[in-house]
This record gives sequence, structure tokens and C-alpha cells, in this order.
Amino acid sequence: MISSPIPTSLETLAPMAAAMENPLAVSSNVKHFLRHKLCMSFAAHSKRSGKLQVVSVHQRVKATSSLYSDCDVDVQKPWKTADARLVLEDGSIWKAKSFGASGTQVGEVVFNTSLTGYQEILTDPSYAGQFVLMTNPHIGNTGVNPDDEESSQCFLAGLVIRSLSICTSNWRCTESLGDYLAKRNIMGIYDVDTRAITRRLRQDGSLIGVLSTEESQTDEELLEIARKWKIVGVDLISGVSCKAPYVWSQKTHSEWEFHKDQNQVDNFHVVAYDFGIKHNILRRLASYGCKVTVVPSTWSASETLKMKPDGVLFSNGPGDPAAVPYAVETVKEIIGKVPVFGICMGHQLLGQALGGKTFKMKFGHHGGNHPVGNLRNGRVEISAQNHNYAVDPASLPAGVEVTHINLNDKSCAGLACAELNLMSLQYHPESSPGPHDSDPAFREFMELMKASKK
Ligand SMILES: NC(=O)CC[C@H](N)C(=O)O
Repeated sequence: MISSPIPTSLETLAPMAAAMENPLAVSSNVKHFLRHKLCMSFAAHSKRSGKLQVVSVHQRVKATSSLYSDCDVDVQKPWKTADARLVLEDGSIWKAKSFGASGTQVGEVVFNTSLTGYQEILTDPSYAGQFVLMTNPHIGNTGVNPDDEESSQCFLAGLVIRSLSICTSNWRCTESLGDYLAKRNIMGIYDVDTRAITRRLRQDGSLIGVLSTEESQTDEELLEIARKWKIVGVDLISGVSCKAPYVWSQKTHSEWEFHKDQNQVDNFHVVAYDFGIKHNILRRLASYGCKVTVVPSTWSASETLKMKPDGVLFSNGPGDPAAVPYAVETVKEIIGKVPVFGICMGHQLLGQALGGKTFKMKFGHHGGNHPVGNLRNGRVEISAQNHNYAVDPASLPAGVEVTHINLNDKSCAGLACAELNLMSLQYHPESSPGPHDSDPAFREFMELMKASKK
């Protein structure tokens, strides 16, 4: 049996597999390999010919069902024809095949450039009111599993993809993507030209769309729904926030932990405002040793301060930051009294609380490959992002420092104000999905809390 190191490429796996007497012996290793979602091909030792073969998992999955007894093979019916329409507000109509739930749904269409992590994207509450179009053409191959959920629900309007994997091939998989979406009443479409839609969104900006499987609705009716629907100026965080406070204690699983100085943990109490918080923010705080109390978006500043936290985190969340003045008021009442950390929506609310303004971007940033310049140390972080709004740095008062910029468009990606013990990032240091380059931001928050305790 192969134990360590985990093979990271086909080249390293192939000789190992060749040395195998029994092809089944490779299974746990291959499973581990697939768990990291790195590669969809592997080398296998053919029982029949005795030769090493390099085959795709998709071909392999049926032939070696014993290796993949936990896989769900979902064969696409080749005779399925387009049964759904995506009607965009610009009048374009995109025929597609449906999966997941059926019906009619309206939302804003945004494109996401992440190569992996569709389950974390589906459960990111910040996508409430939006259709996520994945630019990676092949989706569904790793299915879904109970551990990759970023919230307890899918809040997005729907999923738009080019090609739906005909089967799942990951040992962690417990359900196919289609079944998962159907159970959560979320619509999906595939066999649609996602590149053409992405080019349109890049050129014209985010567009409202209506997705429908209902033949009774005419194209004109769907277009009218799209043109009447608004996302700007709407409070979406009240629909995704928790209803009552709760304590969070789960850390990042030891197998996945990448913060190595575990003995350096501090025992700070952090109150985290849930504007649509992703579980991995909470896991990262717990991994750094924090005791975390999560509170609803409407939780008053005075109640928070009574809890005597060492720090307050303002979370990510969906929609227009200018549509939630009550949250900005809460932020205003807290800053300066305890160290604070704002992430994404939390960063935008901090920007407003400091006197700045937010604006809607043309098509936003959604993906796991956005370069950010850390202006304090000169480093570039490849980051996970998901936002349509940004803080206008020119609107900020003196004393507020822009600490990070998005290197694609130079937009503001981070703020700090030393006098107020405040830091914020427009992107996602918790990633999930995405690279971990920005995780040290949590360490910085610990330092901020430590310094203010002295
Ligand atoms: N991920 C987030 O917090 C999103 C922030 C904000 N709702 C935006 O779209 O810009």
C-alpha cells in the first residue's frame, strides 16, 4: 500500500501504480489524490493486460466500480434537449438544459473564474440574489459532500455552467450536484455558451436575468420580469443572517490545517456579526484560538459591547452595502472601542462608517485567482474574491490608509486605521475556495487585539 508522500502529479503516481500487484491497493491513495481535487486522471494497473494504463477517471469509473463504490454515476441522457431559457435584460435569450430545480427565477448574473470549489461557492451567502456562471467549463465531477458547506443553505439564485459532469469521482462525494441542487430548490442550467455570456458581462457589465423551465411563460414575459427586478438598494443581508446569537467552536480540520504555529494561539473572545458569514471565517478564528460568538446583523452595538469582546468581526454578506444603513450605524458605534476586522461586506460597511462611499463595479470580482498588492509589505497575494461593490478611496478621510489594492484594476482591496485599531479586506482571507496566501490577515487581527489589551 502506498502511504506518503501524497502523489501530486500523474508522473509521480504512475510508477507507484506500476509497482502495484493489486490495482485495489492504489485506491486509498487515489482517493486521497482526488480529495485534493488536483487531477482527474490517474495511472492504473490493468488486471487483464498486466500493463500500466493512463486513463481518465470518467472512463475508469464504470470499469472499476469496486474502486469507486462510493461514487454516484449519473449518466446524462443524450436525447435530452434544451428545456430552459435564460433571458437577459439586454434582450438576449440563451437556450439550455436544466438540472436541479425547475421553475422561474430572477437574479443578477455574475461570472466566477474559480477552477475548483463550486460547492463552497454555492453555499457562500454573499451570492444571494445572483446567478453564478462558472467560467470553468466542467462542473460536477467531484459531486458534493457534507464538509465543504460554507453555510447551512444555498442562497444564490441559480447556477449556469457549460458542461455537467456525467459522473462523480471523489471519495468524499455523498451526492451528485444535480440531486443536491434539486433538494435545495436551486435551478441550474448547462449546455449553454458560458464564454459568450461572460464576454457580454465583461463588455456591458452585470446583467439581470430570468431563468425559466416553464413553457407557459413567453420570452417577452420573462424579459419584463428581468427589466423590472432590482438588486441595487435592496437589503439582502437580513434574509441570510442568523436569527439569534450562537457560539462557534469548530476549528479547521487538523488534516487541512495550514496555520502551523498552533502553539501560538491566543484566547481572544471575538463577536462576529453575521451578515451572511462563511463558516471558514469562523473556523479560521477558532483555529487561531478565538472563542467566537456569532450575532445577527441587527444585534445592537450596546449589546455587543456589554459582551466585552476582545475584537469584533464584520462579515461578508450579499448585496448593496449602501442599502443597510442600520448596519453602518452599528459599525460606527463599535469602531474605536474595540479592535475590528471587516471582511468584504464588513470592509464596505467600515468604509462607510469612516465617512467613505461605496459604488457598484462594472462586473465585480468573483474567483480564486485575483492578484492583490499588499502595499505594506510589497507582496502579491493570490486571493479569493466575490464582490460587486467597492469602497471609493478618494471618499475616505485623512488617517485612513489603503493597505491593499486589486492588481487587475487597482481598486481598493484593504483599509486600516491605526488610531481606531481597525483593519479590513475587500476579499476573502478565509478563501474556501481559493489559495491561502491571505490567511496571515487573521494573525494580524490577533496582533491588533493583543496590542490593544496591553
Ligand atoms: N462577499 C461579500 O461580502 C460581497 C460584498 C457585497 N455584497 C458585494 O457584492 O460587493
